[in-house]
Amino acid sequence: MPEIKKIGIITSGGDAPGMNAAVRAVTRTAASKNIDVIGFYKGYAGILDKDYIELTYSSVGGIMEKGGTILRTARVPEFKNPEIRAEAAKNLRELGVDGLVVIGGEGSLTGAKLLYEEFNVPVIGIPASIDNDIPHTDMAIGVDTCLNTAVDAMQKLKDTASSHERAFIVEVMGRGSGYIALMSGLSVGAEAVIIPEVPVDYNELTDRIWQERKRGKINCIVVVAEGAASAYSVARHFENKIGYETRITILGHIQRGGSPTAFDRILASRMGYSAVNFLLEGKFGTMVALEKGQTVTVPLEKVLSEKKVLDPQLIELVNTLS
Ligand SMILES: Nc1ncnc2c1ncn2[C@@H]1O[C@H](COP(=O)(O)OP(=O)(O)OP(=O)(O)O)[C@@H](O)[C@H]1O
Ligand SMILES: O=P(O)(O)OC[C@H]1O[C@](O)(CO)[C@@H](O)[C@@H]1O
Ligand SMILES: [Mg+2]
Repeated sequence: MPEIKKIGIITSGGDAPGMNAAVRAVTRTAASKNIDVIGFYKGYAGILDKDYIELTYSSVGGIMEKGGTILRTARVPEFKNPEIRAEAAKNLRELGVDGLVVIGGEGSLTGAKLLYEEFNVPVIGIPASIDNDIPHTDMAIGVDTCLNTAVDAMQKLKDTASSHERAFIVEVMGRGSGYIALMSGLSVGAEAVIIPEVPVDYNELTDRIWQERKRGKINCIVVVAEGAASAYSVARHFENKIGYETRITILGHIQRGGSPTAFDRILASRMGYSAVNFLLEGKFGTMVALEKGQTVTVPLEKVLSEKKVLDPQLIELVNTLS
């Protein structure tokens, strides 16, 4: 078993509610084993700039319920350059970091995988991205909170939609994945969900909404994932064709903020705790995943060689119920 004396943590990519709970769990688990912990600021930028803070059992008190990330985060495009990654690996060695926990989405985990493969940095990843686009884990940290935020907003839009007999086109996040759109649409009983994974037939869709309107329906919620189309372009297809006056709402970055739900706090705590234990078992170059209710490790190589596919049964379910 490798001896680990100092663990470094970063939060990287888009922030996700629950990242703080993961930072707390890693720190406290490490502290319980007399391992020092440092948190680098702003993802990979903090490693490159040696900009970090020492984290202790007590310094991470009271952060679990906070949205965002106390370590802050960043997108650092230059990390795609191997010479820059070499600098990061050198800095980590100089600082005596013998275990690096990377908390972030699939982009951040790609950076972690390369640090491990190219420079033997002992990394472990924790999946955290509201997009839920990371393969081999049932859930990523932040997804549940994001969905609850989106559903809360849509439920309010449904109220005003009914009062005014209007249609709302609600654009949600998801650059490459329709997960947020599909699951929030399912949760509010949306009339349609437009996602990058499934081509949309606007003639069929507008006709269906028009028929429902004629039968007496008084509201219509259409959820669109940003990666599929913009709400404005969807609205252009709807103009004068669905029997409703239409309004557009882009939920935007409120989906990334807020105090994490109990689910995200628990998931982040479990994953943070497991990350330290897996590092101590020498399971470097892996990601902590939630599989059938258990935290397990999956090699980053395997995680990142695939694209997460939306469950076709869920798509069928939404189509059936809408
Ligand atoms: N191919 C890559 N090689 C090396 N580093 C990468 C690569 N892709 C991303 N990264 C690093 O990870 C950072 C975050 O990636 P990205 O912006 O894709 O977000 P993410 O981690 O996928 O999170 P989210 O999608 O939730 O916003 C990048 O800014 C970069 O520093
Ligand atoms: O505005 P930013 O921080 O670049 O992030 C936007 C992107 O990040 C994500 O929210 C994931 O965190 C994507 O769904 C979205 O496209
Ligand atoms: Mg991503």
